[in-house]
Amino acid sequence: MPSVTLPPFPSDVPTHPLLVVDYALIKANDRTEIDKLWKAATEIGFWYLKNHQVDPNEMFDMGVETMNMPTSEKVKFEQGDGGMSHGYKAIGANAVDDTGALDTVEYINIAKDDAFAYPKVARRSYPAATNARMESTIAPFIRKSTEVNMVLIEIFNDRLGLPKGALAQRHSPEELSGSEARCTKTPPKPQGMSEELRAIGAHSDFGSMSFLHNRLGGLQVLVPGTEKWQYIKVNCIYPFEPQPIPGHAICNVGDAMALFSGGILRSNIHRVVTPPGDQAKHERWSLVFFTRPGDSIILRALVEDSPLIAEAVKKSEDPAKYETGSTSFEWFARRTKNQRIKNRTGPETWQASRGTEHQPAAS
Ligand SMILES: O=C(O)CCC(=O)C(=O)O
Ligand SMILES: [Fe+2]
Repeated sequence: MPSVTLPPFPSDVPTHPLLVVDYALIKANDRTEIDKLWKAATEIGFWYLKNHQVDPNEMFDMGVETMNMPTSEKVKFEQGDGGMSHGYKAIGANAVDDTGALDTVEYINIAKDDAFAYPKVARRSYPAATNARMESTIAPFIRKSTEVNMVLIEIFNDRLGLPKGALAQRHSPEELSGSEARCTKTPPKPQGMSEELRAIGAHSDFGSMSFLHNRLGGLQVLVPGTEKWQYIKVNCIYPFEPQPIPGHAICNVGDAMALFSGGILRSNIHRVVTPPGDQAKHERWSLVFFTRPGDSIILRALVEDSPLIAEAVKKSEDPAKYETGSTSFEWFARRTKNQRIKNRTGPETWQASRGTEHQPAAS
């Protein structure tokens, strides 16, 4: 990574506080910590995670090496417009809203299944700089991140009153899934531009659990019960402390867990905008690992398996939304495909990309 000192998150910009969950205590089955995780996952669906032992630095290096390849090379590995997420996404390939405004980021999505199958291809092939890190960097990162996400998913399984392994079986390592690592580069804000840019449009995450490492601000959440977008604080000392607050990653719940749980777990709407203050002058890098259900798993509330979930669906204003009739693969392909600008016919295309987002009026 270029060795520059990044400015801190400005102290005068309002932020939305998140609970800090200690992964080591979660693993030790600490009741108070599990209660804290549950509160975070059901109220805002986002939290900081510390003591997770996942070092993102080499993955950021992989991202830089991949993005430094010539565009002519990178586009050979583009996601395409058919609904596949794995691969390279060029700047401006996605809409950020229903007017068709373009996104400003490029990213590389590497399927867990490809990382584990390498040098065989499970889903698709990748640029040479990505391949060069597949075994040394990407597979170990995905293995560790999967472990963390699955520990959290198991905790939710128990708290939801589901039979042991009900959620684990929907995330089986034996089945292909949409699980993937994503490294995103956002260029600095162009000089002289005053307005805030939307780098990634408002969305809820498509899968089960997202595990995010950030170096600059820019991530915002739509605070439940308000129409207000607020930054999540990211405060790092570059290059030694790549986490939002030193050592802290950000975790959030995605649509699949919101659906399985009948809305008990919250898949909160979020977006990425220009980093605040002086941070806007710098390139922004972020790294996420998304755990998603197996391709064939139907996304629906597990009402037969848990009285708690059955009760939540019964009380919901719109119980039908918990029967999507869609497999994880279909849900994911629909959302990915309808964000692609080439598929846009009008505002309806953006609407067709939507998931379980709360407060859709604010999208
Ligand atoms: O870059 C970030 O901070 C968040 C990215 C994100 O929300 C996503 O890729 O789904
Ligand atoms: Fe996201």
